[in-house]
Amino acid sequence: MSGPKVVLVVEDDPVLGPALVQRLRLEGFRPRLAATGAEALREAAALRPDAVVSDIRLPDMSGEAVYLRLVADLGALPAVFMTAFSEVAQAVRLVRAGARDYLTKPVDVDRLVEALGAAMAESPAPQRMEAAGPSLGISVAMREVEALIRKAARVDAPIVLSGETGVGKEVAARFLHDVSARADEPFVALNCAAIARDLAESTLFGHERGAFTGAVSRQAGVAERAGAGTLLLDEIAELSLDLQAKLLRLVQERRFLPLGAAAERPFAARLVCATHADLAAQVRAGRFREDLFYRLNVIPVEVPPLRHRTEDLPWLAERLLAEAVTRFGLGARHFTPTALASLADHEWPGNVRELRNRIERAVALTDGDDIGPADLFPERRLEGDSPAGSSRLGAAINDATRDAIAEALQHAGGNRAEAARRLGISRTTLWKRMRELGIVAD
Ligand SMILES: Nc1ncnc2c1ncn2[C@@H]1O[C@H](COP(=O)(O)OP(=O)(O)OP(=O)(O)O)[C@@H](O)[C@H]1O
Repeated sequence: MSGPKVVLVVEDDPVLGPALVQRLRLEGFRPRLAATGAEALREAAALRPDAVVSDIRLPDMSGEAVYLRLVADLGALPAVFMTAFSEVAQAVRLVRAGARDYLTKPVDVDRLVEALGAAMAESPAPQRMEAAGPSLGISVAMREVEALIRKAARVDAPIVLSGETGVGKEVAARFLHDVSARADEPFVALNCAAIARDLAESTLFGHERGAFTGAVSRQAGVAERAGAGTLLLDEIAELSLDLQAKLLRLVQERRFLPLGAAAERPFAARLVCATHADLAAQVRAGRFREDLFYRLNVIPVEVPPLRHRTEDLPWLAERLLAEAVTRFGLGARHFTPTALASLADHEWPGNVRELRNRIERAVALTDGDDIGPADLFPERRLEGDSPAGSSRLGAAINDATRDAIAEALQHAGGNRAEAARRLGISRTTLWKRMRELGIVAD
């Protein structure tokens, strides 16, 4: 590729933005300035920049949200962030998500040019043919799931997605469909737990006119409606033993018989099953056919619960916030840094579905533009305590904690393991508390 490299500069400061553009032009780049997150996303879609230099705090959304969206759309992109001292925690998360570097403000422009050059030398060009950005999550666990699904998408073998309710099994199945050669064909999902028992067979395989009382016309089942696309059977463990036998035939022979039909029909779709149950245990208990289990479970994929991949929380939260704001047709909303930090303190029994619900509720009910921890976790407010009272108490506790941590770190010469020992807490707890309180060490 020839010609100057395109650098998208995302900065709303009316002095710094144009100054950076001027300097980058002198350095031989082709810079383009965007003053808001929305403008940056628009420019990026049209320009497909080679690198990004971005402020973390933008008027309409965080630089973090912009970057994660860019990575999702364009693939890995060399990026350097400029951040105020208090936002270093966010910047560190970004570096973990693939950004190259961050500089604290006031920005030394020489260092910025140097960091940008290094970032671009390390990752010469974003991968444009295939968006390589993460789709399911940025945690190591979800990147592995994603890589496994991409591989599985290349072959037609049956796949079983397992995981707790709301972890994103259906989202993973759709992703498999979208990256497979069947992407232009239908994607059909059926929740086996939600169909009435006496309609289950016809819902799956369809029926001919007059097949049973009330069958006034021919009806295609999901096996037919999925065509040459992907059929997701969710909650597969809920299927009756009788239907399991018929499903086995569909998997083995790739044929099925609609109710009342004289001849079988070919099954052309790819079958994906999902379950929150332990299928092997269901087999042992005699509730799931062993032969079907082995036929289906060719590629098992376990989607981990959200509490085991807390790195995904801010990434998912920003995505879900952007979606909710668009869906509700509202103006920009931002999470406060404490709101993002507070996500890791929850167990998420309802997984991503619960995160989505909490964010949607917060977006709908919060008056201002900022979403704080109490908007996400209204139940955490002390009962009977006025919000002002509880926040004063909270602030006092936070101040005392901040002082104790600072003192311990100072005595330990900045060594976190030693500081944690002095405080009588684990290193993980210390790290979590430092992140929540915005304490920056080193
Ligand atoms: N990676 C993701 N990105 C965005 N949204 C997600 C992601 N994963 C899950 N969700 C959202 O979380 C909710 C639950 O996801 P999904 O229905 O795929 O979970 P599930 O594991 O199939 O749940 P169940 O076991 O109840 O069928 C949905 O609203 C979905 O859009």
